[in-house]
Amino acid sequence: MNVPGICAVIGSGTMGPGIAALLARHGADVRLNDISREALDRAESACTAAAGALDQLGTPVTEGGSVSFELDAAAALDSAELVIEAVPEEIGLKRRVLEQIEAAVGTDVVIATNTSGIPISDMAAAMEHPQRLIGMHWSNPPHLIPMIEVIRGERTDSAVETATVAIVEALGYKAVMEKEVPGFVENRVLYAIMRECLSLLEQGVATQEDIDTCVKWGIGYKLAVIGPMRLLDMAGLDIYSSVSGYLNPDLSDEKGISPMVTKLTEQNRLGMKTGDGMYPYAEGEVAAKRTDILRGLVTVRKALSEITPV
Ligand SMILES: NC(=O)C1=CN([C@@H]2O[C@H](COP(=O)(O)OP(=O)(O)OC[C@H]3O[C@@H](n4cnc5c(N)ncnc54)[C@H](O)[C@@H]3O)[C@@H](O)[C@H]2O)C=CC1
Ligand SMILES: Cc1ncc(C=O)c(C(=O)O)c1O
Repeated sequence: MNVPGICAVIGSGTMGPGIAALLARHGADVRLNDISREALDRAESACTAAAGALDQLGTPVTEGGSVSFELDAAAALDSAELVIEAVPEEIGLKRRVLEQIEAAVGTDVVIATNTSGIPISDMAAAMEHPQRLIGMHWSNPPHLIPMIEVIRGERTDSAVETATVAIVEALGYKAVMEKEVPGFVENRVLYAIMRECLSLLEQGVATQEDIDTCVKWGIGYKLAVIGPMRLLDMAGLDIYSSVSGYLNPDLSDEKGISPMVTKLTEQNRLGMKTGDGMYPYAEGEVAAKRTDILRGLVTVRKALSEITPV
């Protein structure tokens, strides 16, 4: 299975451009759609930056690929063989967009949603042909993180899952097939980590910088090589039993949103997108941080790929 010749990506914000750039790298004619002209204008430079990162990674170019930027959804969806939805994480909006997509493509076209964790069945409920909706959860940045969670809804055809896994693998990525639980695997683990880190920050146990240093070098570095299940065997399940016995009851069980994040959000301090969030950013610092992050991800992926082929 190759990457489909004509793909449409609906939603061109944080995720859409990187997804489009990777599909185009593999030879697809990609139509990137958004309701915002400004978003599409930003997307052009985002796609160029993503292509540059893929150059640094040494990802081969399959001839014939392209990205076009379409304000007209019908034009974006015309003759599409694969549609990836990447609009904001709001189920009502996603259902409306899925309805629009369904009306514009053939019943055999795979429709994938990049939802971070809304159960696929919940999104498919309003669809005329729910059997072709599948979860295709990319990780940010999508052109660099070579793992995509593939999640079936209750009514998703197995052939759609098979086709989606084949596309993921044709992109040179790992497909992780999962049952649909809210947040799937990646975000349940990530949000458990973030919940505990925010709790530690709110308690004054450590600063943002020290929490990031501890997690990057004590956990991220190790888990990139070992994986948590293997680490259990390495540490010893007896050790895990001893420690979790007293530690699990003490971990954060916050069921709501972190009070600190709520306060920052109310102040429109959203992070890099507003120049202030968990960290303040001086003039030009966001662009510099983004460049450093992309360079770091490329370097680490190259090193990791030498010991853990994607
Ligand atoms: N930001 C992240 O780190 C990740 C996000 N996701 C998921 O991907 C999806 C998109 O997330 P982001 O790219 O971060 O969102 P975003 O808010 O950055 O971008 C969404 C884009 O969709 C556009 N849009 C809104 N309504 C639309 C419509 N009816 N038709 C076409 N475009 C429309 C908006 O103008 C915006 O440009 C969400 O479901 C999110 O949970 C998944 C993985 C990572
Ligand atoms: C904070 C956060 N939330 C969701 C996702 C993915 O769905 C990510 C990510 O991919 O990195 C994230 O950082």
